[in-house]
Amino acid sequence: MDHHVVGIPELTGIPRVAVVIDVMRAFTVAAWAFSLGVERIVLASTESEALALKESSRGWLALKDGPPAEGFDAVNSPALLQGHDLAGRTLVQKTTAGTVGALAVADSPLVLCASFVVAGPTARYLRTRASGPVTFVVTGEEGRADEDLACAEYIGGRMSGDDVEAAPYVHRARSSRAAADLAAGLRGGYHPDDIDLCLEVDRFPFVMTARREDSLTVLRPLPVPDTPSGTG
Ligand SMILES: O=C(O)[C@H](CS(=O)(=O)O)OP(=O)(O)O
Ligand SMILES: [Mg+2]
Repeated sequence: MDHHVVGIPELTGIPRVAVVIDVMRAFTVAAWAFSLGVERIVLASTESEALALKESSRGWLALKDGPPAEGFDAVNSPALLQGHDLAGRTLVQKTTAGTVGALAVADSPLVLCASFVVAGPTARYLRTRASGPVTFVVTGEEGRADEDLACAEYIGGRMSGDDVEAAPYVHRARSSRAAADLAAGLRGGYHPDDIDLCLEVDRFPFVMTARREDSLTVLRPLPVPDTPSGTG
C-alpha cells in the first residue's frame, strides 16, 4: 500500500488515512491507559483546555507531559500511569508532540494513533481496512524524531506482511535523542521503566482511532484480531 512520512509542519490538506506516531511517549501512554481500563481519551490542544474539560465533566481525569502540575491527575509516563485507578474513566490528554499531531489531522476520514506497542494491530488494520494512500505523521522533532521515524517505517513494512524483523527498528528508537533525554532525566514526569515500556512491540491487541465527536477529538481502542503470519 502506498505510504509516505511527514512531520507536523509539512502537513497540507486532509490526509485520506493518517497514522500519527508518538513512541515517546504520548501514544504508548494512551495504549497503557486503555489497557488499564480508560474508556476514552479526549485530546486537548492546550493545558488550560485540558483543565477546563476536566472541570466541566464529573469524573474526568487530566494528564499532561512534563512534571506533575496542579489540577492534573497524571503525567505522560507509561510506568507512572500504572498506579492510577482508571477503570471506566475518561482521560483528557495534552502533550507537546503526540496530541498536537493527532489534532492536526483530526478531520481525516481515518486517523490511527500509534507507537510500537500497537504496531502489529495498526499494520493489520491498515492492510485490511484502509483505502487510499497512508500518511504517517511523525510527531517528534518536527518530523525528524528517530524513534517515531523507526516506528513509522516498521509499521509501513508490516503493511505488506508481518514478516519484518523488529529489532533494527527498536534499536534505532532506543538510540534516539528522545530516549537519551529521557534516560538523562531531561524530560519531566519520567520513570526509569518508561523507555523499555515504549519499546515493547505488539504489547496490545488493539488500534487507537481518533475521531471528532461533537466538539471533541476522541481516541478510542478498537480490538484487531490476530491473523496467521502473511495473511489478512
Ligand atoms: O512526554 C514526552 O515524552 C513528550 C514531552 S517532551 O518531548 O519532553 O517535550 O511529549 P510527547 O508528546 O509524548 O512526545
Ligand atoms: Mg514523542
